[in-house]
Amino acid sequence: QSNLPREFTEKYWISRKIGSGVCGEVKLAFERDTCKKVAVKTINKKDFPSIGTATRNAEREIEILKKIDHPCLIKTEDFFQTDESYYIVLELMEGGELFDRVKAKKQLDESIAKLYFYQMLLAVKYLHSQGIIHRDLKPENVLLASDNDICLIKITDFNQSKILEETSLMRTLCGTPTYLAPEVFTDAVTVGYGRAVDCWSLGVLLFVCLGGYPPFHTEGTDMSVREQITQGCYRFLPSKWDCISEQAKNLVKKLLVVDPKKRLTIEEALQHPWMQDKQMKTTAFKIMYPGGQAPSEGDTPSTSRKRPLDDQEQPPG
Ligand SMILES: N=C(N)N/N=C1\CCCc2cc(NC(=O)c3cc4cccc([N+](=O)[O-])c4[nH]3)ccc21
Repeated sequence: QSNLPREFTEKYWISRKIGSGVCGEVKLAFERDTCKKVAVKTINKKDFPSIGTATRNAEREIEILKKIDHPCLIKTEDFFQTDESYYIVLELMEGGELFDRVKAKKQLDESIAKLYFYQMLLAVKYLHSQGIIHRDLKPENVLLASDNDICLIKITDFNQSKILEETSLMRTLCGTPTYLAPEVFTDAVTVGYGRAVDCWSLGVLLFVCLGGYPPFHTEGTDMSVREQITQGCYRFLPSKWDCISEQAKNLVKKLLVVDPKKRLTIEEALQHPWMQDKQMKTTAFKIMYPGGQAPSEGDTPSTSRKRPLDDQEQPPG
């Protein structure tokens, strides 16, 4: 702690380690003036992919952390940095990582998994509406606000995330294609499915929450994990999945689709029968907007490519 910035230690009293993230650690801290409990995530600058991009990557992530504003996305309260590290002050998420909760419970009750998954869908829908792709959605990056089963979840760690910007291809396709080669058009059809990677990861996350084990793994098969993924080869082990509804399995199946064009979008997942659960949504909105200040349904534009919502159809909440 010796090298902590002075203005940081003047404002906060650092206590014990509460999470041991792969890159850096999370500590409990108290804001001296208010005695408010906070979490402090230390990110070692040397942990970023390569020195050259390190600071740019870190600055991009910090730009994202400052810009995002959704009840199910981590909120940062303060920033400090030294030559070697960033210190990010965050709201405390006393339930810890979803990874540890699933491990402790073996499998989540279907109703709890649905409540958490609904919040994840809304959080990722918001990210996509801001042109941000997370690209590293996993149980370690989903935090729980408390030890209760019914609780708010927040997605974190935007280290791998990507901000969608206007591309030269977009500008090219707007111009007159007099001299444009055919492959520019044929290659262009796959562009814009970057968001679909988050839908796949959400499918894996849902599988792990419901089944208690990952769909693509090393033991019990001679296929590499890479082959299992590229062939979409996974099993619903009867011992784990017999007690789970067909609708839940159906949603997993429609997210773990190898072809990104055929994979469910966030909007379509929100429309899936398993998500049409008024009681769950009421509970979700109560924990997401405790003051009751829920935004109107239509405030986040739909981001899926397949079918633009016709005007009378409201995007799902
Ligand atoms: N790697 C990167 N470039 N960006 N990562 C980031 C971006 C900054 C926010 C961020 C926060 C976390 N994690 C927590 O906050 C957290 C974990 C945890 C475990 C137990 C209890 C509590 N708690 O009681 O609070 C916990 N809070 C992990 C990664 C990142």
